[in-house]
Parts: sequence; structure tokens; C-alpha cells
Amino acid sequence: MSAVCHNLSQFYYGPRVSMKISRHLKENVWTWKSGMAAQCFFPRMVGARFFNGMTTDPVVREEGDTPRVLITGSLGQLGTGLAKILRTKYGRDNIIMSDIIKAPKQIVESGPYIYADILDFKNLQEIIVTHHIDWLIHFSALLSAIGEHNVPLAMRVNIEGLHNVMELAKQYRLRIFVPSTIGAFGPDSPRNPTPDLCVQRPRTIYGVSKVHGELLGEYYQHKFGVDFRCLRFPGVISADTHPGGGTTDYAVQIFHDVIKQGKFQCYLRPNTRLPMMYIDDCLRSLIEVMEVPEEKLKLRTYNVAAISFTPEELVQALKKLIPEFHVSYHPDSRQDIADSWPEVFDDSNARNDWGWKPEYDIDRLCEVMVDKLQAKYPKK
Ligand SMILES: NC(=O)C1=CN([C@@H]2O[C@H](COP(=O)(O)OP(=O)(O)OC[C@H]3O[C@@H](n4cnc5c(N)ncnc54)[C@H](O)[C@@H]3O)[C@@H](O)[C@H]2O)C=CC1
Ligand SMILES: CC(=O)[C@H](N)C(=O)O
Repeated sequence: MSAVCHNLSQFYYGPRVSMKISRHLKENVWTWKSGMAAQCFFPRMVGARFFNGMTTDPVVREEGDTPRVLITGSLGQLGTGLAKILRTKYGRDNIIMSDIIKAPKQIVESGPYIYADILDFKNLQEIIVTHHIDWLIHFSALLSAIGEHNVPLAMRVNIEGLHNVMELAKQYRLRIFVPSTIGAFGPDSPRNPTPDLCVQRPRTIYGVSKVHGELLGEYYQHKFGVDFRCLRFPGVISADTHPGGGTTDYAVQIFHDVIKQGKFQCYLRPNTRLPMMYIDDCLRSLIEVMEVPEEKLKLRTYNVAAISFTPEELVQALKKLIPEFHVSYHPDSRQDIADSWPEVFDDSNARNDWGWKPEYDIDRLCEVMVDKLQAKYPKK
């Protein structure tokens, strides 16, 4: 049968793809047979959703092939920078950026950008098929602070959206990355340090949706063999894009306000310790975990850490570069969220299993942020 398929597929797809199909069929005859049988009996029901548990895409990626990557929610704080790095690495046209907002001119000119609402399953199917997607990087989400202000929307985007991408990953055999967060822990978790495996009872809808994502991803991995990979990130600090409504955003805003106005009002108490990470470390950890061979992954969800500091400590580090500025503290509802989160993250499993190592400490972080933002806001 494999030979027949090889000839047929050669006719339809050409020799290179055909070889892959033949190899794939040898390994997955049952899947193919069932899929074909189902298509014969239900010719109109070709929607991938129908073939519960089966792939509709017979082409298998081989390690080392250049992946074609779809990034959802790519206009946010993480997606813009990730697309830039991946395009340098894998080629401009292999990285498809997507979001529901209109992209600025420089994004449109930098490579493929398309509209994709994470809640529209059929449209996502069409994108994956049309663009031959191999990897899905799922960034669309409402972050912790903004999620508390719109719980129904956070549930839709963070939970229903995740259901959609997990199904797509199963049906099209995608490698899928879903970020989690320090916010996936709660007041009952050990806070200093917080290990990978411990009690997780978050008190925000953001945290609840992220624990759900971790568990569902791991379930799809052991039940259906989906290549699910997940990192729990600390608060991410970057200069190129603004954060999207989180509890850790103060650690970005302080740089903008101090450089522009010489003063900063912090919504957390001065001694609130949280794990943080410079964006370059964050994106490097993501790429490393996506590229690591599956057999090295003893877990599917890892903590990654870099630095841990309080607003007071960040102010002291920033004063080494900009000695004169004024800070006041007016805690708001984000204080309650921060008080329930880890203070220090234990990432020893990521370090041991796939060699994770951060590069930015608090001083280097301040230097790079100040350099970038002083160039962006020149002195009047
Ligand atoms: N930035 C951070 O400090 C951290 C981020 N993460 C996670 O990383 C991921 C990316 O985070 P950021 O880039 O910071 O978030 P962001 O808030 O900056 O960007 C999220 C993007 O999702 C898009 N989006 C919203 N609704 C959508 C929908 N229905 N369909 C498609 N897209 C939609 C938004 O337009 C936005 O561009 C999120 O899942 C977040 O939970 C995890 C830990 C830390
Ligand atoms: C740590 C995060 O997940 C995010 N920055 C938030 O504060 O919500």
C-alpha cells in the first residue's frame, strides 16, 4: 500500500513530499486508513475536527527541516521580538505573525502578517493548511491585571482560545508552545523558592487559565502524542514594546517614566519581590526549548528564572545610571495579585534537562533598558 501511496502522492505533491508521505504511512497506516475510510463515508465532513484523535495532514516534519511557524497574538510584548529573531533564524516568509489588531507599517513590511482571531477555529484551520504550519506559538491572552477587569473575555480568550489551538496541534501534528507564568501559582504555593511541581491554587482568572493550559497541554501530550512545550515565564521586561496589562508592568513603566519625566509612581509596595526577566533571555529560553530534542524533555512545563527583585532594589540599580529621580508608592489591586505570586523561581529542572542559563542580571538589565529608551526619548 505504501508503494501505491508513494506513486499517488508523487503525482499530487512531487517527489520530496511524496517520500515523506510514504515514510509517514509506513508508521501510521492505521491513522491513514481510518482517515481515508472516514472521508469515503463522510465526504463532506472533511473538517479536521471530525476525525477525533487523528491527523488530517500526512506530511511529517523531520528534525532539522526549517519550520513554518504561526505566532498568535504576535503584536504583543513577546510576539514582536520573537518574530524578528525567528525570521533571522528560519527565513522571513517562514514566520507568520497574526493578531486581531491592525499592524503598524513596519510590521506589515517586515514579513507575513495576517488577521487571526483565536476564537475562530475554522479560520485557524485554514491558516494552518494554507501556510503549511509546523509550529504554533500561542501568545494570545489577557494578562493578569486586565483579566481581572474582564473575566468573561479572559475566559474566552485564555481558555476557549487554548482549546482551539490544542485541537489544531493534535489534528495537524504541530509542535506547540504555550507560555505559562509565575501567575500560575498562588498563596498556597511555596513562594521562595517556587519549584516546578507544587500546589498551584492561583487566585486570578489569568492564573486559573494558565494552570488549565499546562494541564490540558500535558494531557494532550500523553493521550495524543502532541508535542506540547510550555515555559513559566517571570515578568518580562522590554524596551521595544509595551506590556499588555500585567502585574509586573511597573518594572517596564519605571524606565519610561524616569527617562521621560524624572519621576515614577509605583502601584506595588517597595518590598514586593517578584521574579523578572529581560526579553532577550525570555525569547532565547523559548527558542531553546522549542529546538531541544523531545527525549531531553523530562517535563512539558518548566519554570525559567533570571532575576528576582523588589521595586526598591530596581530603583537602587537604576540610580547607578540616573542618580536623580523621584519615586512614590501607591499600592492598588495589583498588590494583592503580587502578594500571591512567587518571590523567587526555582528553575533547576530547566537548567539540568536542557541547559537553560539566563544572561541578564539587574545591572545589565538596567543598562540595556536605559540605553534603548534614552535613544527613543532624546533629551529636550
Ligand atoms: N509579558 C509577560 O511578562 C509574560 C507573558 N506571558 C505570556 O506570554 C504570552 C504573550 O504575552 P504578551 O506578549 O506579554 O501579551 P500581550 O498582552 O502584550 O499580547 C497579547 C496579544 O494577544 C492578542 N489577542 C487578544 N485577544 C485575541 C484574540 N481573540 N485572538 C488573537 N489574538 C488576541 C492581543 O491583541 C495582543 O496583541 C501570553 O500568553 C502571556 O500570558 C507569560 C509570562 C510573562
Ligand atoms: C508575569 C505575567 O504573566 C505578566 N507579566 C503579568 O503580570 O500578568
